Amino acid sequence: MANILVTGGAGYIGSHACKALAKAGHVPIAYDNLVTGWEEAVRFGPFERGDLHSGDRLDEVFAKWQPEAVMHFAALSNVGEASREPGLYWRNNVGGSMGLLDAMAKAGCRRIVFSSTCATYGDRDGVVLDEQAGFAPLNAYGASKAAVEAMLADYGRAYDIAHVSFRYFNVAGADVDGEIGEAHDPETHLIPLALQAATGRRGALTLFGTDYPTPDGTCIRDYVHVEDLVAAHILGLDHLARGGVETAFNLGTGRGFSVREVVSAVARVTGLQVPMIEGARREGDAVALVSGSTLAGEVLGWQAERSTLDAMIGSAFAWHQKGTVYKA
Ligand SMILES: NC(=O)c1ccc[n+]([C@@H]2O[C@H](COP(=O)([O-])OP(=O)(O)OC[C@H]3O[C@@H](n4cnc5c(N)ncnc54)[C@H](O)[C@@H]3O)[C@@H](O)[C@H]2O)c1
Ligand SMILES: O=c1ccn([C@@H]2O[C@H](COP(=O)(O)OP(=O)(O)O[C@H]3O[C@H](CO)[C@H](O)[C@H](O)[C@H]3O)[C@@H](O)[C@H]2O)c(=O)[nH]1
Repeated sequence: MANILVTGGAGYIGSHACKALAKAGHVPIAYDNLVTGWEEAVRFGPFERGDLHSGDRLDEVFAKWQPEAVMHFAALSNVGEASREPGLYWRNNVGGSMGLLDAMAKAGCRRIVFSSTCATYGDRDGVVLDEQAGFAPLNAYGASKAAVEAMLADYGRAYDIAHVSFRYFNVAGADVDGEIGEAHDPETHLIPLALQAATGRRGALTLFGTDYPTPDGTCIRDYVHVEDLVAAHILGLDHLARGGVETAFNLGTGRGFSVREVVSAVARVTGLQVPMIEGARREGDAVALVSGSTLAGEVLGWQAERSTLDAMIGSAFAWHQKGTVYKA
């Protein structure tokens, strides 16, 4: 049983990580400034409100809880916004991570699991997206995550901080118990938006580009269930504890679905029509992002057990049916 500091613990993925950590016998301490998160999502351990940029607040929290490791989810992660306002992303994601690593170095905390992204790879037609593919981000969001991976290597060497970066593909779904889920406001992700359109909570879903060089003209993504994703993080902590040498892992299923395929699956799983209109491409979007790696399986023993479209959409739908508003 260990204290684990979870930055972004009030957010979508961070709150699921807190639940998984508590189930595994750890104490997850959520550190979050609530810029996009919800205090009501912090249910599985203590909440420490604070910003990554506040060194004093971080020092206080490290001194109070003496965490054995950090899971670092706190970031801004909206591709469209990152293309319009790159400074926000460099400041918050890169500057914020530097503040966190400085505080870790000061406190002698020596392990960190970091939320990276497949957006670091960019559009790489014909290149297998495994951990060796190299970075070519198309937007400031992907660039900010690639920069933090480089920062982790430098801080790791200087302060003996063991680190692992998980490069997520598209995360979807909700807690199987329906206790927590994705509740972004405004929402930008495809599956929750399609669910809101299907249930009349918003107007028609806009397909961002229907002229891409893919079989049906829409972008292809690799969707992974949030429960599978956070399970990998627990394995990542074990990997660090036993001195594992690998520092980056893709987390995806290796199977891609187009936007139209996802929307059809939402209609099938919910039994509802998804009203949609065809729109322009969204700036910063890659044509296709599908993992080409099995490293997490080989090294960590990780399997994406729940990551079918049906399970992801079904759990997200159950959560959406509850109203998607947190109640303490
Ligand atoms: N959702 C996905 O498909 C996806 C894919 C790849 C990577 N990621 C990464 O996973 C992580 C979590 O994503 P999410 O979907 O849960 O997002 P989220 O917005 O729900 O959660 C992020 C949390 O971080 C907090 N935060 C942001 N900046 C902060 C700061 N400066 N100080 C303190 N707290 C701060 C927010 O309030 C929020 O609670 C992010 O790092 C994101 O880049 C997500
Ligand atoms: O209203 C919408 C919303 C999305 N899409 C499309 O659906 C696909 C998935 O879009 P999301 O916004 O759900 O997810 P992204 O692929 O943009 O981004 C996700 O994956 C990225 C990596 O590609 C980042 O890591 C990011 O944090 C994470 O949200 C994209 O082709 C997008 O253009 C639409 O057509 N209409």
